[in-house]
Amino acid sequence: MTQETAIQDQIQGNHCFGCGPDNDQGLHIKSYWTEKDQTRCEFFPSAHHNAGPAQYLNGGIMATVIDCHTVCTAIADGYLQSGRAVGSGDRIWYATGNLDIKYLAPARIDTPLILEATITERSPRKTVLHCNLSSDGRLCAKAEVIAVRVPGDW
Ligand SMILES: CCCCCCCCCC(=O)SCCNC(=O)CCNC(=O)[C@H](O)C(C)(C)COP(=O)(O)OP(=O)(O)OC[C@H]1O[C@@H](n2cnc3c(N)ncnc32)[C@H](O)[C@@H]1OP(=O)(O)O
Repeated sequence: MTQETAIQDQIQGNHCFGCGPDNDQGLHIKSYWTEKDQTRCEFFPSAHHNAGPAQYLNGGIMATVIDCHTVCTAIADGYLQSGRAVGSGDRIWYATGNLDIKYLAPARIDTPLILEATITERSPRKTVLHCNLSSDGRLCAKAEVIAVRVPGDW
C-alpha cells in the first residue's frame, strides 16, 4: 500500500507549523502510507534546528514532527474510514489530545529522520497511534499519541 501524493498535499487549508503546506516558515513534513494502518515520513533537519550541542537535533522539533506525522495519519484514516478520498467533502480534522514521548538517543542534525507510525486503536472520537523516530539506523524516540476528532471549523 503506497501512494505518490503525500497526505499533507491532499488536505486543503493547513497552516500548521509542522505539516502545513500553507505555512511559508513551517517544516513541511510529508507522510505516506506504507501498509494498512502504517505511515512513514522522512524529514531532513535544517542547521538551525539544533539542541544545545550543534551536532544534535532539538527535542521540540522531534516532538513536532512526531505530532504532525501521527495526527495527519489520523486525519487521513478518518477520511478512509468514512469511505472518502482524503481531503474530499466536509473537512475532517483531528487535534493532539496527548503526546507521550520518550527520548532514547540523540539524533544528529545532519542526518535524515525516519518516522514510522502505526494506528493501534480507533473509535469514532479518537485515534491512538504509536510512532518510532529513527536516525542513522538508531531508534532515537518513541511516542504514543492520542488524536481527538474536532469539528471541521476548529
Ligand atoms: C488539515 C489539518 C491538518 C492539521 C494537522 C495538525 C497536526 C498538529 C496537531 C496539533 O498540534 S493540534 C494543537 C494541539 N492540540 C490542542 O490544542 C488540543 C487542545 N485540546 C482540545 O481542544 C480538547 O481538549 C480536545 C479536542 C483534545 C478534546 O476535547 P473534547 O471535549 O472534544 O473531547 P471529549 O471529552 O469529547 O473526548 C473524546 C475522546 O477523546 C479522549 N480525549 C479527550 N481529550 C483527551 C486528552 N487530552 N488526552 C487523551 N484522550 C483524550 C476522551 O477520553 C474520549 O475518548 P473516548 O471516545 O474513548 O471516550
